Amino acid sequence: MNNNNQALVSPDLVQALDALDEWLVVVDAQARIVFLNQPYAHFLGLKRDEVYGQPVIEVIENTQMHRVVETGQPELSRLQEVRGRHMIANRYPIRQGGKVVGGIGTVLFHDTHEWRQMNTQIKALVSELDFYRRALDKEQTGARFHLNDLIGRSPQIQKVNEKIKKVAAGDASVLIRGESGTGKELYAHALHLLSERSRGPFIKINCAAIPENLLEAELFGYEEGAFTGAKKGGKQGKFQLADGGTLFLDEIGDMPLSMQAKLLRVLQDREVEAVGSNRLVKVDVRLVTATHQPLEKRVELGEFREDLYYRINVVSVELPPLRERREDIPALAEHFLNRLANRTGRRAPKLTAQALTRMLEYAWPGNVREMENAIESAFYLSQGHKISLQALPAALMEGLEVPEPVVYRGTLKERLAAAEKQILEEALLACDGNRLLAAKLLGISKTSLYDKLAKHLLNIDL
Ligand SMILES: Nc1ncnc2c1ncn2[C@@H]1O[C@H](COP(=O)(O)OP(=O)(O)OP(=O)(O)O)[C@@H](O)[C@H]1O
Repeated sequence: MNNNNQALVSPDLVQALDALDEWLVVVDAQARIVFLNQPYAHFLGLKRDEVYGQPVIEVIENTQMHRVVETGQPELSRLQEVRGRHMIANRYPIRQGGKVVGGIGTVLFHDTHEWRQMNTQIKALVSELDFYRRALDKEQTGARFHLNDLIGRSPQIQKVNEKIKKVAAGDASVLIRGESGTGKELYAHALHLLSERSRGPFIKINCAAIPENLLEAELFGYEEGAFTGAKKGGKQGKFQLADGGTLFLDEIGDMPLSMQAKLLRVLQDREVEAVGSNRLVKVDVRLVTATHQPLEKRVELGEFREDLYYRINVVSVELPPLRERREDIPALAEHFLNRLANRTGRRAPKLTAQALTRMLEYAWPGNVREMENAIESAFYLSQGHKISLQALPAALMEGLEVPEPVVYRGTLKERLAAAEKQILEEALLACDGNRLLAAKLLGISKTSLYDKLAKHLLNIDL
């Protein structure tokens, strides 16, 4: 398609398209803007002449026009957020002789008042959806991550994967160890999904997040009236919920000693007694635990029961910190960027070589979780297709001198003149101010040298 909007849209047609209530954008085969109607330019706060020829992705937030041109597939009634407003967009490819030569996108809205009302409703719906999504994530009881979903092919991770595959079958208790953020919970999911219990429930509880006085009721459940504030009808404990499946006790190293004794009894007898009840109920649960604590040390200090330590640690899987498997960093970064791109509808940006180098050098004390957060903040701070070193969080910059972004000062003519002046000065210095010699050195005539000296107001007499 012709890149010149004058040829594409005649003045009469421009007038007609500017009169529309709908907002309209047309792009060429390279997804560069060739036409924007006036109402859309006004909403975007742009002078349309200034954006013609620019990639649409750099001009319109969350646009998908580039995808339509790439895939040749129309996108209808898509929600698009621009400048804080939710709008409905239709996007179509433009074909010539079967070939996609561009795309046309429209944004639909009604009168401003109606639109505002609709926008408020959509905003409320989106935030409600977000609320339930988060609540569901928190309450999520099933296992969601398979071994194949876990990123990392370093030799250290391959070893972990092999071990997980080996121990998954059978009922041995598995203790997953590793620094915070190394992926212990993800591996617990994967272990469950590989086990014979994969069709059963996967129940998780974080022992560090629950106050000591509530932990027992959470683990073993309670009867109605067991304590003030107890729910009518009582509540099942995580052990009962995990019956036939896997119970994942996260941060087991933080479990108080009194609870450790109760847990040990349940593991030995394979039956639980709800708080306020005197009935023992049989449970068939496979136990997977995780901790970042040095458990042996805690046993020595008398803070963790030795008998419980042996019972949970039948098989131990050690997850290496990220700094010991740096070769996984590029793949993890790409994975997180693609996921963010999918969620937001933006094209996934790439890390610049400098940013990636820094990520490869950094120690990542918070491991994969810290990296995930770093990528997320850099994603939202960057607008184009690249994530630069400067967009990375401050922690990664400590002890690093960040180079100033290159700024071009002056026009080509001015910069050439400055370079010429410097060359003349150097030549004169090298020849002790002898102009004849300097002209020879520079391969120009004496007259030409004099002209140039006059031009640069140089009068060096050494
Ligand atoms: N191999 C991996 N592939 C993809 N994402 C990963 C991987 N490992 C960890 N993550 C991500 O890193 C974050 C931390 O993982 P997870 O919660 O499993 O770590 P953890 O070791 O259990 O942390 P903590 O000890 O703090 O509970 C999660 O958001 C997870 O999605």
